[in-house]
Amino acid sequence: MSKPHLVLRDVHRHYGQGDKVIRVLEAANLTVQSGELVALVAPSGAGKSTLLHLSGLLESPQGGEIEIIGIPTSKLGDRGRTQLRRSTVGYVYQFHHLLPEFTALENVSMPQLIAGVSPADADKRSMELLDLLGVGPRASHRPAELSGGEQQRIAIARAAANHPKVILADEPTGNLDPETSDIVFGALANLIKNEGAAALIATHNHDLARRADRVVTLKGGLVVDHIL
Ligand SMILES: Nc1ncnc2c1ncn2[C@@H]1O[C@H](COP(=O)(O)OP(=O)(O)OP(=O)(O)O)[C@@H](O)[C@H]1O
Repeated sequence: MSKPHLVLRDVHRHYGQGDKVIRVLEAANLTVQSGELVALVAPSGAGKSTLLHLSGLLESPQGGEIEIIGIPTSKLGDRGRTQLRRSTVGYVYQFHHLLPEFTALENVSMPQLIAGVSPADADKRSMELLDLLGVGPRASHRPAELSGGEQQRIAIARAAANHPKVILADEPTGNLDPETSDIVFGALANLIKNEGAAALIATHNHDLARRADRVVTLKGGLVVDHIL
């Protein structure tokens, strides 16, 4: 059986010191398999962004282990973490952060070119992703010429460009109306299945969360299964 793409084992994360300490995660455990979409639903301040940042190696826990594609990360230095993050993790934010002066296609090709992919191969991969996400006909448009839902689907394509094993999304539809949210979430779910990535998606939208393979929440510093 293939190894899970993302594993958090007894992860601790707190902020501050002394009587001002905020214990966000205490012995948190989570496993996300290849092709599995896990929705993370929890109240504001519960630690959703913290969990995503830790999973994406943007922050380090004070205790526990985070494994990406079976590689333990607690003993990696900054360089090793950055390399592993760049080669295995794709991040989608609430706001797309697309580069305004570049077309949709160029925005998706950019991370591939930085990773050393040839321009022809990068454009081919970008077009495949844009088609998969239903925005192929918008490839030559700049972000300002696209709707919010289209911009977000381009951002998802960009996050998936370098074949990430783990896709992390922090409120990816938080800025969109319900109908557009539905389209964007569906496109993201389709992409995750197609690419066989492991996905952890924080969302306040329970209707969307129900479409995930599994829903989890944060309680008392633990990750627990959640029935909506
Ligand atoms: N760098 C930091 N320094 C101190 N406290 C922090 C830091 N980052 C997060 N926190 C605190 O940790 C807790 C969890 O924050 P986090 O942003 O992970 O929550 P969240 O569930 O994503 O919230 P929201 O839904 O509002 O974005 C909060 O109480 C927050 O104030």
